[in-house]
Amino acid sequence: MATASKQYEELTVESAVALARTHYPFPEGAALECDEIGDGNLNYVFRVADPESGKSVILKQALPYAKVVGESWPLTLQRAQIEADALRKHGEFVPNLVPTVYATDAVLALTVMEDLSHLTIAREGLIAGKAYPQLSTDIGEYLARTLFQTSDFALHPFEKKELAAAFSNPELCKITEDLIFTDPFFDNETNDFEPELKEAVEALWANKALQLEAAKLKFSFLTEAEALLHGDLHTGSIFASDSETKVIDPEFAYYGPIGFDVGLFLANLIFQSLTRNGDQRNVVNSHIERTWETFEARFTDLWKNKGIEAFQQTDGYREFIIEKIFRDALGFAGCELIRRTIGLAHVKDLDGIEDDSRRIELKEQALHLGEKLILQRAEVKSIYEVTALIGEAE
Ligand SMILES: Nc1ncnc2c1ncn2[C@@H]1O[C@H](COP(=O)(O)OP(=O)(O)O)[C@@H](O)[C@H]1O
Ligand SMILES: CSC[C@H]1O[C@H](OP(=O)(O)O)[C@H](O)[C@@H]1O
Repeated sequence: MATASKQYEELTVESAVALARTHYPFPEGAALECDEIGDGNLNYVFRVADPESGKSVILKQALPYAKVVGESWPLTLQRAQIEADALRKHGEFVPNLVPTVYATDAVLALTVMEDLSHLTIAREGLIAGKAYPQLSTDIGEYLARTLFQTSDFALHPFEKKELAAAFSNPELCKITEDLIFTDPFFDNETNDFEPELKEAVEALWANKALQLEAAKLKFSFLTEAEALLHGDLHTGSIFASDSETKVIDPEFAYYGPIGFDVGLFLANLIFQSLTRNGDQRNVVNSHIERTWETFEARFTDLWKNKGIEAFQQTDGYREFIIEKIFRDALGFAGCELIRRTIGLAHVKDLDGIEDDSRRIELKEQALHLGEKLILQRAEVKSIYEVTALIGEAE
């Protein structure tokens, strides 16, 4: 007699509670409460809590399509496993900066993980004016440790290539290849922008030099398997408080160019910086500068103390690599600034500005800054020149 095999089904509040009891040690008979709290573009997120004991857990489930678009955009369920595996792999190097994964279920495309609801999503907090004093030091550490430790500078080439194969993530990479590196540079139907931006956008589409540099950056993303990236490191993928930082949502993880994670984070800080003035802007600009300073210092330290590369001591090699990462990061930051302004997926930092003329003005600044970072990435010599460029964007 054939036994019925388990099949994928979308979770409901009821089935989430039942699964939470199986995968998490709630007190027996606890009266569990459950809400779907997902606000991202792709997945369901259920929070299951026992008010009496104060215990709680998160169940994240991938849908067989992109939630933001609907069933017309099918998407692999495999991304749930990639995300859980990336959280665990990165957790080996920065256990304090990622949530603990308690369990996974490949058939249900489910990850059961630590509830971080005592923290706030950094994008929301920054928009509300929070300073998050630890944010850039923690993310600089996260970037250096996760990226160095999964690269050829730290791993035996067999282990690195095994990991690169395990984290092959073609469908999610294709989204990035389209939405970050292609569609915003052409008159594509996925783009989404206010009519007031038409002139600026048409100028961008007509800029041949920009297209060539975007093509080069896309080629880097397609071909340079340098380290296990988070793959979508924006401020909406970071939980924070004054003393704690946790990076979530690495479902776009794959082996790619190190500068991509660095650049995406910097770009999302740049959006926030553009919305602020005076001392408030300086708070964010200090985060931009400290992210790079911390990344560079920790990467250097790891290079010297954990590096296995035969050319590790060769004069100028470390400087060459760090300079490449910096240059790539600026280019990728430029692409993120452009795509989050006129592409399919926007950021609340700008879209949330109700005053139309102010919003359009800041979006134009974001576009110009994005173009500058892409075109001038070889000439910009330090992170302080980047923060200076933000001031010049006005
Ligand atoms: N570990 C967690 N603890 C608490 N809330 C979470 C956790 N993971 C996700 N969330 C909530 O769910 C939202 C969407 O999660 P996210 O992983 O970004 O989903 P998506 O992949 O759809 O973008 C987050 O903005 C956050 O509010
Ligand atoms: C159709 S996916 C669009 C966009 O959404 C992802 O972000 P998130 O899951 O964090 O909301 C990613 O940035 C994709 O480019």
